[in-house]
This record gives sequence, structure tokens and C-alpha cells, in this order.
Amino acid sequence: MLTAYTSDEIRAAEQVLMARLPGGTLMRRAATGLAVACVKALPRVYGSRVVLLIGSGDNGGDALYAGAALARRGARVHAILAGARTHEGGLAELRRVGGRTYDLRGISDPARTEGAKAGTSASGPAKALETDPMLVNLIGGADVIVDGLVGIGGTGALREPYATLARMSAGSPGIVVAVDVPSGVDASTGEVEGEAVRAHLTVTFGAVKAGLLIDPGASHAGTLRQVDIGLGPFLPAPGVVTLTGPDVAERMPRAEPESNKYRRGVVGVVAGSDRFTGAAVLAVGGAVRAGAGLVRFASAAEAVQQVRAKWPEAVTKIITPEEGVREVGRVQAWVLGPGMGTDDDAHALARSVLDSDVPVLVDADGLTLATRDRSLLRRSAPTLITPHAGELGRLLGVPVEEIEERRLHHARLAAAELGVTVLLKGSTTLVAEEGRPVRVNLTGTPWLATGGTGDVLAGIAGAFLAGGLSCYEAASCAAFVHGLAARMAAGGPEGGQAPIAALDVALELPSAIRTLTASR
Ligand SMILES: NC(=O)C1=CN([C@@H]2O[C@H](COP(=O)(O)OP(=O)(O)OC[C@H]3O[C@@H](n4cnc5c(N)ncnc54)[C@H](OP(=O)(O)O)[C@@H]3O)[C@@H](O)[C@H]2O)[C@@H](O)CC1
Ligand SMILES: [K+]
Repeated sequence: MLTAYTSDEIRAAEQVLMARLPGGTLMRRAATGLAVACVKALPRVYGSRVVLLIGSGDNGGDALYAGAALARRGARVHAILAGARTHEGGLAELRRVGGRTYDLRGISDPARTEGAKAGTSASGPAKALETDPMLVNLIGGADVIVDGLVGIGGTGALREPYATLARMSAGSPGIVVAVDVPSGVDASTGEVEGEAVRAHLTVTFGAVKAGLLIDPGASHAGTLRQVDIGLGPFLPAPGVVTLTGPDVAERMPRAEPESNKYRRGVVGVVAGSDRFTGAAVLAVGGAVRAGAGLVRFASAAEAVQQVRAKWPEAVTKIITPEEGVREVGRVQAWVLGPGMGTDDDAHALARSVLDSDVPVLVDADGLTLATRDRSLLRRSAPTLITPHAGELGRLLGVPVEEIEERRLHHARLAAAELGVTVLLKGSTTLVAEEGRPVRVNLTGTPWLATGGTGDVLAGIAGAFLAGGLSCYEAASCAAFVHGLAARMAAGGPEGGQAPIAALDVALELPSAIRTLTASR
């Protein structure tokens, strides 16, 4: 399991460790790791052009010492001094080995208190920077740009001149290496208030910061490399974690020799309607291919006909809103919602499912119904909701943009406010439940952003719930397996480059599960 921390947690651990070591030891360790990462990223160090963006704190200190190490190996190193102060030891060391500096305070006095919103065009002092020939040449001609503007000490939107430097580095052909965290990304949450550095590589020290795993921060971080500085024993229990393949393999329901279909878990699916049938076919497909012992599907006649045609292994029943799921037979968990509609009949059906005493996964139209009638989610058995940002926004009465901007906050808030487990879909899927670390899933692929993949995910998680996993475990394992199957469908476990359809993800599930469980 990978663990991730907030800035405060890292800082507290660093204090304890620092008190036991000679001064400067941690920065030396960090800078050495950073220099090694830069060497690996460069085709050749000797003669390469390295530009350091230096802020006023220790993040800049790391970059200066690493720059000095690169200069000693023959790189041409230029430090752009952007802060009101500069780390003295680092600067002296860089100068000692022939590194050069360019002090921005000499060319402009930008409004340092103004946050620059992403996308706004530069004006005034920022404009003067953007057209400064020296700066344009340095940044435009760099083989590698080392972002040492701010690290875990950063707060709020990047101020000038940092914001302009972040924007300029995005236009450079050089490799951008972020020191500890891309400047402008909130290291604790992944939130980005204004301009932020877009790194190809982030070299992070001591432990992974949660904001590097969660979008929008995650998409600014590029490849992550962690440098051990000896912090491990001093870190607290993490607030954010990520499951690895072996973690998921260990948790997934197993088919034991004495298993029969009832022992492996019976999942009920209430999805689709006479008008919409595709979502039902995909949700049932997810459940069937993820290894449910038996899938009971209950819906209107047209949806039942389509599901039977595609998945003959499902036991189907045509139901009416009045009778609900009373006569469907015993299940260990329900999946409720995809394509079921949102009218009064759908509401009655949802009520009959949510009245049951087994775990229920609520997705899609089920979430729309719950938005209108929150009492649907008040139940004694566990509930898992699987919204995308828009659905969660409606449930919480918050604009979708705010959900996207503050994913970690809103996933936690929803879990607390609604008393359910929340799987918030997106490029970095989050699973939140009160009293537990938020789980971030990293196996997704941009190709997953296509219609119907959420229905497949609901089916997978439903199968895992029926197999005996808790909402928290079922959601995080399902997100992992779903993302892995999508990657494999798109061309390979590391992510291919072919478009995929939702059904491809369902069909790929056995292969994905096989790659996970082969080593268990
Ligand atoms: N502690 C350790 O043991 C180790 C720490 N290490 C390293 O130290 C880093 C943390 O260093 P840190 O604490 O000096 O903070 P850091 O991130 O460099 O900058 C903070 C300064 O930036 C500014 N600033 C803030 N927000 C801003 C904004 N939005 N826009 C513009 N400016 C902004 C503000 O300064 P001011 O406004 O006064 O100029 C603030 O004081 C850490 O990430 C890691 O790289 C490693 O060496 C390993 C050992
Ligand atoms: K940085």
C-alpha cells in the first residue's frame, strides 16, 4: 500500500528527524536525490543547459544544491532568483562551482501579492518578465528546468513573479522537474488555485504528498519519484492511501474449491427501463465478468429482454414498481440505478431496493432520485454511492467546478454528511468513508472517459459487495480492477493508445483479474 501525507504531517515528521541529525543533512539528502533524478532525465549531463527557478524557501535551497551537483558534472547551470530572499548556503555553493544567477528583482518589481488566475493574460510587471530577452532565452533554451519556487511551504495561488515563471516553463521544450511538489499545487489536497507548474517529473522527499495523487494536482506532477530521506519511522497514520496490485489481489473475493454460486455471492441489479437498456446490459456485464456467483436482474420487460440476450447467465425477472423487488429472490447486495429513469415509478422501485437489509450500491439515476429525496439514503445497512463530479455536485448542492477543484474535500464531506461510502469517479478516483483514509485509485486511463464505463464499474463493485467485501473495500478494489481492465483493453497494463468502449472493459475483466491474482 502506498501512503500519502499532508504538508503539516510531513513537516512534523521532519522536525523530529531533523532534531536528531546534524544541520543541513536532510537538505543534502534531498538535493542529492534530486540531482540523480535530473541526471537520469537528461540524455547527457556534460554541456546540458540547466535552469533553476528559485523561490525564497528551502525548496529553492534543494534546487540550488542539486544545481551545484549538476554544475560539478559539467552542466551549464543558471539560477533564476525569484524570491525576496534566497537560500544562502545553496546559492554560495552554486556560485562556488561556477553556476550563474539571474536576479529578477533587478528587472522588475512585480506585484507580489496578486494571485494570478490560470488563463489570464499577463499584464504590467508580469508582461515585462515574459518578454525579458534573458529570461526568454534561458527558459526557452533549457534542457531541464528545475522548479524550486515553492514546496510544502506554498499557500494559495502562486504570486508573481512565480506565476509568470510557471507559465513560461510550460512553453519551454525542456524537461520540467518539480522539486518536492509542482509549485502552485497544494501539496496536501491537489488543489490548484491559479497558475501552477506542469512537471514531467516530480521528485518528492521523504514521503508522497497527497496532493501529488489527486487531480488537478496529479496531472501537474507527471511521473513521481520518491527520495528516501529517512522520514519513514516518524510519519503518522496516513490520511490518503493507494492500493497496489498485490493489495487488491489479497482483498478480492476468492473462488475456493468448495465455492458454489450462492457462496460466491448473489448480486441483484435493478437497472434499465423500457426506454433505456444499454446501462443495464453493461452493469450486468460488469457483475458477471467480475466473478459474481449469480446475477439476479430485475427491471421492465424491454431491459430484461436485452439483458437476457446478452448475458444468458443472469437470472432475470420482470417487475412492476408496485411489487418492487419483493419476489426477486435473496441477494447479498444490490446495484441500483443505471438507466432506471427518475420518475415516480423509478422512485418507488428505488425505495423497495433501499428498504432491504443488505448493502446497496447507488449509481446514476439512483443518485438523481436520492438528490430529490435524501431520505432514500437513510438506512441501517451499508450504502455505497458512485457519483461523478456532476452527480456529487447535485447531491451536495455545490457547482460541479467546485467538486472538480476540491475533490478530496468534497468526497470526505459527502461521506460525512450522507453517512455513506463515496466512490467519486474521475481521472483519479477517490473512495471516502468516515474514519478511514481516503483511497486514491491510480489505474485509470483517459480512454475510460467514455459512455457506459461507469455502469460497468457499478456492476464490478456490486459483485465484490455480494462476495462479502465492505463498501470501502469493494469500491477501492472495483476501481482498481476497472481501471486495469480499461488499460488492458486499450493496449496493455501500462496503458495503450487505442479507444475503448464500455463493453470492452467488461470483457477484459477476467484477464485483468488473472494478472492480479496470478501472483497471490
Ligand atoms: N524541512 C525539511 O527538513 C526539509 C525540507 N525540504 C524542502 O523544503 C521545502 C519546504 O521549505 P520551506 O518551508 O522553506 O517552504 P517553501 O515551500 O520552500 O517556500 C515557502 C515560501 O514560499 C513563499 N510562498 C508561499 N506561498 C507562495 C505563493 N503562493 N506564491 C509565492 N510565494 C509563496 C513564502 O515566502 P515569502 O512570501 O516570504 O517570499 C514562503 O515562506 C520542502 O518542500 C522541501 O523541498 C527538503 O530539503 C528536505 C528537508
Ligand atoms: K517546487
